[in-house]
Amino acid sequence: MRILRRPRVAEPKVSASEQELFGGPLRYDMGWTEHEHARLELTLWTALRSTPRQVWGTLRRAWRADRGALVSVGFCEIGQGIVTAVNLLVLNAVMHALLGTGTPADRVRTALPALAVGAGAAVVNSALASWSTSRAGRLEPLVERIATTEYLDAAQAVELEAIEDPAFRRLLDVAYYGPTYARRMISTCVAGLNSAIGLVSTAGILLVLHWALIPMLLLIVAPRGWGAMRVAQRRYVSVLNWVEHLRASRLIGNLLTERSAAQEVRLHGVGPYLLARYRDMAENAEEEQQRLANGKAATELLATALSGLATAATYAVMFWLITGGRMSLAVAGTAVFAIRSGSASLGSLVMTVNDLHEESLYVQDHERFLVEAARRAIPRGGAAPPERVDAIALDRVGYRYPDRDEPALHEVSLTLPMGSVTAVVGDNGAGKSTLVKIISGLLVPSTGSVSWGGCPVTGLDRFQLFERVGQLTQDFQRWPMTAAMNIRIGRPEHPVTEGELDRSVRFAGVAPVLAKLPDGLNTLLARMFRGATELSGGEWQKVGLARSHRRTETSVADSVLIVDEPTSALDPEAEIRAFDRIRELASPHRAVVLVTHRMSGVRWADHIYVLNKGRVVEHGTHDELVAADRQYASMFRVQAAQYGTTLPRPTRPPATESA
Ligand SMILES: Nc1ncnc2c1ncn2[C@@H]1O[C@H](COP(=O)(O)OP(=O)(O)OP(=O)(O)O)[C@@H](O)[C@H]1O
Repeated sequence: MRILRRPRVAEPKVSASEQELFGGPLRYDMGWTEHEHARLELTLWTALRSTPRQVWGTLRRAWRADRGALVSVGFCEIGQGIVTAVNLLVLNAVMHALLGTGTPADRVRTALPALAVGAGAAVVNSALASWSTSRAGRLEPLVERIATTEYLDAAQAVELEAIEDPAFRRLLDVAYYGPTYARRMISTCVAGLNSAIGLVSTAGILLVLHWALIPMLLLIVAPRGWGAMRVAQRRYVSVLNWVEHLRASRLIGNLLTERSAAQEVRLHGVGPYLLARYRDMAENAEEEQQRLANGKAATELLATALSGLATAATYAVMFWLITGGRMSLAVAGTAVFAIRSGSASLGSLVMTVNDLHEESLYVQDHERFLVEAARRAIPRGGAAPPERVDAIALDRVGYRYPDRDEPALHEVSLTLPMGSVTAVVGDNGAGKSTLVKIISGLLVPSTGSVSWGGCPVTGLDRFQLFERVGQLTQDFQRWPMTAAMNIRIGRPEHPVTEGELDRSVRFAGVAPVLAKLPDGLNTLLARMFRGATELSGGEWQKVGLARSHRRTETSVADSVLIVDEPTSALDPEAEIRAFDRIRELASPHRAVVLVTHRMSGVRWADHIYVLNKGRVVEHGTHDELVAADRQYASMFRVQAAQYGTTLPRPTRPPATESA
């Protein structure tokens, strides 16, 4: 009875090693895992109900991509179905001729016209099949390209808040597979259409031959259909279980060979330890495989046995009809062929319905994503920010992340005058990064307002505002492209003239880095590619500074440059030079915001704001804040002590709360 039941994914047997290393089975928490069990949930009824909708969706997408190609595919598939019917009629005519009266030569002669039609039908069938393959081959990449472009376009246009929202990220993740599955749905639909038309034309011919053959066809194909679906599900369970173990052992394999783990693997003796765990997991997976293979074999055996019984019953009925004179031998011979081709069509139809069901789930997610992304897109339109502004001002700005109860920023007010450097300091989690995302326009404040030269940003075009913002963060993007492109990408659309990048290179002190690269500016900076080179963290930061220079140099209107921990990987000398460079970037038409834990770089800022738990607790110049002897002075003193610089000891403990 167990094999009659729908297979389910049970909790896999977890080996002692998996338990020890991962605390249980290793499962991904990604968007696509939502559909892992889709095939198992499919019943014949749900498949029948949902298939027309899925086919309709595929047709719509294909129609949008290339209607001519779609019409050709439909024409070819219907044509092939008609050829199948013609073939059966030909077979029937040939049987009648061969089993008729007269000499063998006469009988063959009588069969010749039908055989000629059969040969012609075979030629037509081949031509239709190739034309269908060619047209479907045109549709598939087109549909995939359209869906991928829609996906990427929608993804790059959503608010940063959406990207940081875990629910949206899951949708983004699962919708990534939509275009591939939309492409696959074309070939699945063509295969399904082919099988369905083949089945219908076979049934039509059987009906013409003898009505009793129709229930017989059903009797044979029903267990076949059930068996095909069940075997597919069992195979799927087997793959799912196997994948869980495979994932764990692959992870171990990667850890043992990865560059980042290489030192600990050797020094701490992690290698032999993990290898022993790998062996244990592999043995466990092999046992599991054996068990699943046995289950699959039993289902296949049952399905074939049921179908065999039905076939035997059909032949018995045919024998009874023939001996009773109710069916001719020729009709019986044709029926045997028709039943065989009909059940083959049904088998492949079941497989395609299974595929279609799973594929459509990803495509539906893709469609859901497009709707959700449009809802969360950065709004277009609004006024252009004024060309010249005296300052950028934040007025009692508050911000709370959607999945947090506590706001990350409370009532923050500050002013960033053009031509000045404003430093923002504070402990970890104080809200500095959130604040710079608000200043750059990437996040929209929950309360309060931001204005450029007195114009509230809510009325301004966000994309034009982004044009006026430059950003250099500690984790800035290291693009796997050439060194030149890594600098140019500061303003990618801006044309580069001969020697123009050299200014940025000189400014950021990248020249000695380039001198070591095999192709200078043309060297690909990505270890994983052949002929490419990887830079050290500090060298990358210099490239980042050159990129910021490029961005600011190509900006004419008043702008803001945000630098967040720009020197964390630099040696002390390079750090001093980098801070000098950053100060230089604050031209009369630019405000620089500096976020850093390095107090040596902060002291030269024109104005300093101290954040604590999302609030501004102090602000002023370095000298004013040291004199105030509160949180800033305490932070400065701690770092100064490391370098032997002295500051007067406080006469009372430093206050951290707002005055
Ligand atoms: N994407 C996010 N989603 C939810 N909460 C966040 C997110 N980013 C930051 N937070 C929370 O907001 C608060 C402020 O974080 P923020 O990153 O702005 O601090 P920070 O001062 O830049 O810290 P650090 O010096 O460690 O970089 C923290 O409590 C943090 O956990």
